Amino acid sequence: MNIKNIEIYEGLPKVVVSISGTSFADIQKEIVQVKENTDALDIVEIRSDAFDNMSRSEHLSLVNEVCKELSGLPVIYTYRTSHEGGSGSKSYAEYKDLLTDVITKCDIDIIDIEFITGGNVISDIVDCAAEHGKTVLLSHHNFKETPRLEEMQKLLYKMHSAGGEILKLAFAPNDADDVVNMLKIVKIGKEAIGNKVIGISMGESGRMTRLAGGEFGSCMTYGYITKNTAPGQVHAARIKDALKAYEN
Ligand SMILES: O=C1C[C@@](O)(C(=O)O)C[C@@H](O)[C@@H]1O
Repeated sequence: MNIKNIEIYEGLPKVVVSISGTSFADIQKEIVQVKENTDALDIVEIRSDAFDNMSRSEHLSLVNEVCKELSGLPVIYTYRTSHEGGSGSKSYAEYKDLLTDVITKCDIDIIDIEFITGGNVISDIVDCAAEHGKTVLLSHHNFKETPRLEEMQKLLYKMHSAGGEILKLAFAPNDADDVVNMLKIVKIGKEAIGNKVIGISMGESGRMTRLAGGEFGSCMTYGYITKNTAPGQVHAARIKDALKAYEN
């Protein structure tokens, strides 16, 4: 899948950095940082839960401003709810309303939809994204623990059947086995459905999934330029550097 000249499923995993400022001024600064560090990243994620207190029209125009300023880069739109480690507090109905508004009115490329938290509204959002040519990234996070391997496998297949083009699992590991299982589930996913999976073990002990996950089939890895949006993230330039070891 090619988005803005980036082959998402081929070669090294693509480095995603988040824009997570809470104000227009903060986000302007982040845009400058992204522009100055384009060698260290491939994709930008807008973490819109950070500016949840803006009006809808300010929200949509800020998203479009980022898309315009960074028009050469694929843009993922993410509204991360408090159920999955973010600061968003919208109800299911409000979540659906926001995401469908963004899909229909903004120039984003990929929409991150929370598979579990989205509940029964996700199929409507998935259909809306398909209608408007946006790529669906279904995600699920747990900041406390990593489910058993069989559970993760079932979850991944359900996410795939629900219309996820890219599937992301981000779980906190409690021991080294959890990290190994995360790499295993990425490999299982790759064998079953291709390089469409992103597997992240959050926290310091899971860092290797961010650096070496591509060897097992992770198609993207999340890092930071200005400030991290999850535990265990590594600076994007350091990720790019580490990935050189896997270049053919
Ligand atoms: O889902 C993810 C992954 C992430 O939680 C991480 O662990 O790097 C960071 C988030 O910004 C992003 O939406």
